[in-house]
Amino acid sequence: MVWSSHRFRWGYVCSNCGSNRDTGKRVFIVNAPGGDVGEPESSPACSEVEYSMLKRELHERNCQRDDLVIKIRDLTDNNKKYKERLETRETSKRQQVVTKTHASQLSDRDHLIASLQAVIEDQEATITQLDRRIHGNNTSGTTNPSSTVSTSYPLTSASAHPTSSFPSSPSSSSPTDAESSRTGGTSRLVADIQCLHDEKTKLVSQLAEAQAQLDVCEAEHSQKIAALQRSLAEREKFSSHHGGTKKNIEQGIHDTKTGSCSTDTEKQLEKVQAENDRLAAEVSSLHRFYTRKPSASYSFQAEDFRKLEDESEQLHHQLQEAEACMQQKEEYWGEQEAHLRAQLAQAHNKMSSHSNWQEKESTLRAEITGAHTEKRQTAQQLRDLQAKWTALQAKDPDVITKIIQVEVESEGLKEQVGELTDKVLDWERHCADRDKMVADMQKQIEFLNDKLEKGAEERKLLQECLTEEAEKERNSKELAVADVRREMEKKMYDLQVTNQQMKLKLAYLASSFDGVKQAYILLSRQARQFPQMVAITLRETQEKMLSAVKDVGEENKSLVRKYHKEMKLRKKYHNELVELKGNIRVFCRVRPPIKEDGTGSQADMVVTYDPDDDGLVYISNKGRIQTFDFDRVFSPISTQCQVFDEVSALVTSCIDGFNVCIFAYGQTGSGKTYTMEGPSGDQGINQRALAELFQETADRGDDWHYTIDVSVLEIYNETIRDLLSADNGNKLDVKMKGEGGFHVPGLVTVTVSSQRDVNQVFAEGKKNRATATTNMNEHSSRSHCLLCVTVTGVNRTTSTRSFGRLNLVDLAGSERVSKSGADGTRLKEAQNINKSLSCLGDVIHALRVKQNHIPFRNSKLTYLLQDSLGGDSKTLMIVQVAPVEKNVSETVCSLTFGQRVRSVELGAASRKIETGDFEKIPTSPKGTTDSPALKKLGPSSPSTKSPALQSQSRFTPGKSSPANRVTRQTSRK
Ligand SMILES: Nc1ncnc2c1ncn2[C@@H]1O[C@H](COP(=O)(O)OP(=O)(O)OP(=O)(O)O)[C@@H](O)[C@H]1O
Repeated sequence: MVWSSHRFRWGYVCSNCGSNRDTGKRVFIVNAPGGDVGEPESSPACSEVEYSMLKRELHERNCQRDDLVIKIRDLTDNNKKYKERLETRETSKRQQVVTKTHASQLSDRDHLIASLQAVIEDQEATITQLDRRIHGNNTSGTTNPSSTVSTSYPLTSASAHPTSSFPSSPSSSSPTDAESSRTGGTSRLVADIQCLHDEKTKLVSQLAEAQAQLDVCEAEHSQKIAALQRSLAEREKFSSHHGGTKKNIEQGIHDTKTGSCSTDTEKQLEKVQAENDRLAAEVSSLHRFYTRKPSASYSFQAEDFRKLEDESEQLHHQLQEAEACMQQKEEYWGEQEAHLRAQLAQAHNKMSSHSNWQEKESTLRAEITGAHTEKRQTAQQLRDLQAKWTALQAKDPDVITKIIQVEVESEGLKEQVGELTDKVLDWERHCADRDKMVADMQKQIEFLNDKLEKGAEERKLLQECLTEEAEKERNSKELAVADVRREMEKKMYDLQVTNQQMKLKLAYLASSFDGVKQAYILLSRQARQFPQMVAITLRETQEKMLSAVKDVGEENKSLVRKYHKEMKLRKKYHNELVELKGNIRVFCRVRPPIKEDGTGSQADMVVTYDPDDDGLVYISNKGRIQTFDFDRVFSPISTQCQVFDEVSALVTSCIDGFNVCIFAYGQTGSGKTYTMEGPSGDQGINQRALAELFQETADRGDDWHYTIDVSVLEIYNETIRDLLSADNGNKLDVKMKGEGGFHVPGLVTVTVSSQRDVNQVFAEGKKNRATATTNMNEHSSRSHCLLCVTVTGVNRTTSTRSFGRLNLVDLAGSERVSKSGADGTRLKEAQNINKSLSCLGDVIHALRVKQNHIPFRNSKLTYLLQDSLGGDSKTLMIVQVAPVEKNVSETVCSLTFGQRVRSVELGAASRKIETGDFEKIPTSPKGTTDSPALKKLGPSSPSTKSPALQSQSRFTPGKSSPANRVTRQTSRK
């Protein structure tokens, strides 16, 4: 029997009856060779029945298997869903943990803000009390401070103990000590304000510490979250099949951090942080406000306190707003927590449904086992049938023949049986495959079950871990809360202590305030009286000052009077001393600026004077002030008259028989000629001296008969020229007389008796000088001009004779050759001038240092002036200077030379008096001379005077001794 002719196909059959209907279940269908589905067309009845039964069973089992496969698939899906829910649950758990962390942070912040608020409220209360007390005291004004002030008070808020001693109230001091009490009260007030500042600083530092603690808590939370993440990652590695778990957990954590809820939380935290920062800023501004320098004024302090109160009010409002905001956030988080709890409950439900599924699975497993059993039974039945068939063949071989016949007859049936056999074999193979598949499925189910168990264990572990973490978290939170509570309690205690101190301070401040107020009232009263006092004091002071100024003015005037008197006295004594010593007196005359001085910086004035001392002159030389001291200094405003007043006594002394020499020294253009001769309308010393001599001799005419003779000569290029001689080529020389003294042989001497005579003589001299030169001005600058006046007096009673000589010398310009830039004739002139002037300097130097040999003979000038410079004569030098910058160096040279000359001591001058038996001169009417007309004497001859006269008169130019004088009328007269 061959079953190879059976064929199989897949189709859709009814699971209950095996009919080929569209039931939606895919089953294995055995097709008949004819293509119809159903019973075999030709088979033995038993076999066919069995076969159909087997086929039906097979169909049923296929259906069951398919159902099982579908169920397994559903279970797998459910398992996946469960895992996903489990992960979601875990994520929500973590979210809850994070939420709790945030909640704890928020509660910490709340605690912090509450503590801050408490601190600020304490401060506000303190300030309000202070302000109220100050206001109250200000309005009452008469509160006895001793009734409110405690005698014990802490000096410092931070370090001092509340029981430390404090200085007693100023009100306890006696009223006489009001001023010191006020000062002490003010200083204590300042000290108290300083204490307040210190407390504020401390509070700010406490706030900073609390902020630091908060930061530490946040850091710890971050670390814990990171540790949780790490443990989750490890578990993720461990259970790689939960690929989505880690992802979901991380996603959950990420969502917690960055999700909408987390973002809200972060935003809220940021807001709280910002609020906190703002509060810190306000506290610091409050601190700055406190640390501002306190004003001494009470009203200013009260204003500060009011400002502080306003700011505290604002802070209070802001804190309330922050609290309301935090309340809202707490409500929101409560809702979130309830939502998560609901999700957790759902997950629990699903877990219980999962256990139902497990029961179903076990039922299915039992069914599968039953199906296997049935399969084995069916196989057994098949084997039995085959055995029966074999037995049947052995029992009846005809049957076999019949069968063979039948087979032959129905070859188709055989083929069909073969096909069926094949089909059965295929079906068995297929069954084996199915069994194998079922076994695989079972393995897979077992594997999945293992996984489920592992997942459950992991979940349990995770839950335990989470619980542990939450426990730890709760413990740490409780510890932190306990720490913060302890800290807050400590702060509270400190604040209470501070409050107590503040109260004490306030009490003390109140008492201080009374003292300050009393002081203020006193000061106000004094301030009101101050203008009157100031006015009275000012009036008194003005009166005193006026009287003092008046006294000082009077005293000053008397001092000035005394000073001038003293100055006159000093001058007198000085003159006497000078006379005694025989010093050469030196005057200085500064001419006014003239157009030749030019303009610009060169014309700047360099000469200044001392208003109190007419003997000092200052020269500004290259930025340096040089001082020169003279017997008298004439400024540019000094007149010819003033100058002559100073020299008139000297001039008239020649009437008494003294030799007098006045010479002007200075650079060209410094005013020598102006001083000695003067312009026509403002005569100089020469004219005035002769006029004075005429006046004086006339005044003495009753007792004395005087004769005045004059000679005029010049020294030009070391040549003496007689300016009263018509002979210009007549060169004179100085000769020493045998009996001593000097004379100029051939010098014309003219006796003058009136101003008119003098004018004539001077005119002639000028004329002769002008005819000798082409340029009068230049010539005059380069020659020394001498006017020699001899006054001879005879006493009408005693016949005593006096011989006085007055030499008036206008020296040549003293400027240096190098500066003048002269050459040729000019150079020779300049050299000669320089020679004579330097010889004059040498003589002066020799006289100063009192040398034995005085080099008079080195120049005509010094030789001629030997009597005036070397012995018993009165000598005056007038140093002429220009006042401008241009001439400053020459001015300094001239003044230095004058200083040197001033120190020369010639010895006391002596009068030239000659006593003897002379012919008496008849008395003549006053103001007249015995020579009514100008008498020009001839060239002088060696003196024929008596020995006595000769011994006293050494210099005899224009000898006029009556004894040997040859009087003649001038040709011009
Ligand atoms: N005190 C004075 N008041 C007014 N003018 C003055 C005075 N002194 C000098 N002068 C004027 O200064 C100019 C020069 O004076 P002065 O000729 O006398 O100088 P000097 O020294 O004699 O010169 P030189 O050496 O060339 O003779 C003249 O024009 C003169 O008028």
